[in-house]
Amino acid sequence: MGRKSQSKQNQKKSTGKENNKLYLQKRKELAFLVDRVLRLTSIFQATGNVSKSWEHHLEIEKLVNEITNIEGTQLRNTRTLRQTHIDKYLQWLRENGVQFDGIEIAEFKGYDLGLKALKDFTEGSLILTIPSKVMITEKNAKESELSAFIAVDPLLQNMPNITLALFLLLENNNPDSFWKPYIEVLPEKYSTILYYTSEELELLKPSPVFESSLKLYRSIARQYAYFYKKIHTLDIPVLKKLQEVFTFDSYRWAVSTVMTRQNNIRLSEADVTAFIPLWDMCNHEHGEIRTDYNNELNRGECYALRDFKTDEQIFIFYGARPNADLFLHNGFVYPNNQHDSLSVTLGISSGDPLREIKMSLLTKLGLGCVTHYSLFKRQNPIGPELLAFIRIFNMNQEELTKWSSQSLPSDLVSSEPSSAEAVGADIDRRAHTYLLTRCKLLLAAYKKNDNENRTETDHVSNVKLLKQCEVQILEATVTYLEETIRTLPTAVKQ
Ligand SMILES: C[S@@+](CC[C@H](N)C(=O)[O-])C[C@H]1O[C@@H](n2cnc3c(N)ncnc32)[C@H](O)[C@@H]1O
Repeated sequence: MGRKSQSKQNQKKSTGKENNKLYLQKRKELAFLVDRVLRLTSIFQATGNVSKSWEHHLEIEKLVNEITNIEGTQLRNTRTLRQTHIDKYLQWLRENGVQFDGIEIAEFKGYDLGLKALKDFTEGSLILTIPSKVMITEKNAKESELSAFIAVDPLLQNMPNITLALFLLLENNNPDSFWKPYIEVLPEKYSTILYYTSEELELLKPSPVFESSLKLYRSIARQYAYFYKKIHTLDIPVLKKLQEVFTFDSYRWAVSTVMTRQNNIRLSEADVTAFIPLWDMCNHEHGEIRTDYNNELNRGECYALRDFKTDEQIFIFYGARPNADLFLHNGFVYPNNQHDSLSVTLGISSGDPLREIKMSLLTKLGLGCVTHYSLFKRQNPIGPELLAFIRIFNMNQEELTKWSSQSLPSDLVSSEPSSAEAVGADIDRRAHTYLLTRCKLLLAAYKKNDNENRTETDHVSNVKLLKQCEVQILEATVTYLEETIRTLPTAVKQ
């Protein structure tokens, strides 16, 4: 061996040593940060102190930023532009028996990709059929090398969506994956709150989705830390593979893929969480669920929810979900959402001298543990539970005693004229006036926190849209309450 090549080898050895030292150093720093995330999130779980949730979030986010700085953005660098893979994807779908005549994948402003009609479809006609073999299901995950980890991990045993996320990470890194053409057309990143900065999240105030977002972020940061620890300490072969790909960035990508694209299908008598290729390219619009799983033919079937003309985008209906859910779990807001509602936090204060009797009456109606009530986007925004709460909340001792003597005071949950008469205009006036004041206070809080002057990024416009929808519900509720109070019969002293 010549002197040159020996010195080259020595150089290689010392670079190898350096790299190893760097790697161990990185691992040590990450292990420290991961422990801190676990500790911080468990303190919060134990105290559940909502008033401190924002400070907690900022601390968690700071740790997560330190973690991602060390880990780097591995995943994004390895994923290429999804559009470049569409042709190969369509070929793979055809080869595996997916039927989608007269349909192509296209870009639509505000939706990213979607399905485009290349011919007219009439309402009820079959648009897509997707054989089960192209789907990625929790069953595939359980039958894969991940099974050894699932067998010892209680979280994976109970949460199929997380199992699917880890399985997706493995398949994303598997060059021979059967689903490679599908995975290559998945988005590189998502509009879920896991991609929001804290400045963007803060814009959600005073929406109830602000707290839900912090909770979701906290829970994903905790899951990341939990799995990081397991992946680096347990001796299971598949975890060696996960060590190479598991970072906060890749985990939020996998979790967001699951959140925005998962479907539940009924496979041999059991509900199974799954990715359904092509079906999951459909964007949402209002309508009816016209998608189903055909157990005889072992395939998913998607029927047109209305007529679609040539060149139009083909939509499906994701289900009756309020915008808060769509925002949090799907990363978008649907302005004309007929199933929208706004959650308001209401409860009997611990200082209320009538708390005990009010709570026992609420418990009789099954509302003892309810802390959030919905205002609905419809002509009468007040549901039976909220109606009962505001009535009970505003009763005096005498009224509470009277209503508590009934075994099931069902009139309290009803706005039918006979029930309203039984409850009496006096109680209803106080109840509706109380709610009116609450709604006006909430509206004032939205005005104070309006984000008019913020630079319009996709995240900011989603937040603005969500809050606009919430304000509309509140304004409609105020109008409804004012009208209800105005038309209540004049109170008769009993
Ligand atoms: C199942 S995927 C649909 C395909 C997706 N557009 C894509 O490019 O892969 C669901 C995602 O599509 C987007 N989306 C679906 N319906 C939408 C709508 N009505 N408005 C805006 N975005 C929508 C959201 O980003 C959502 O997370």
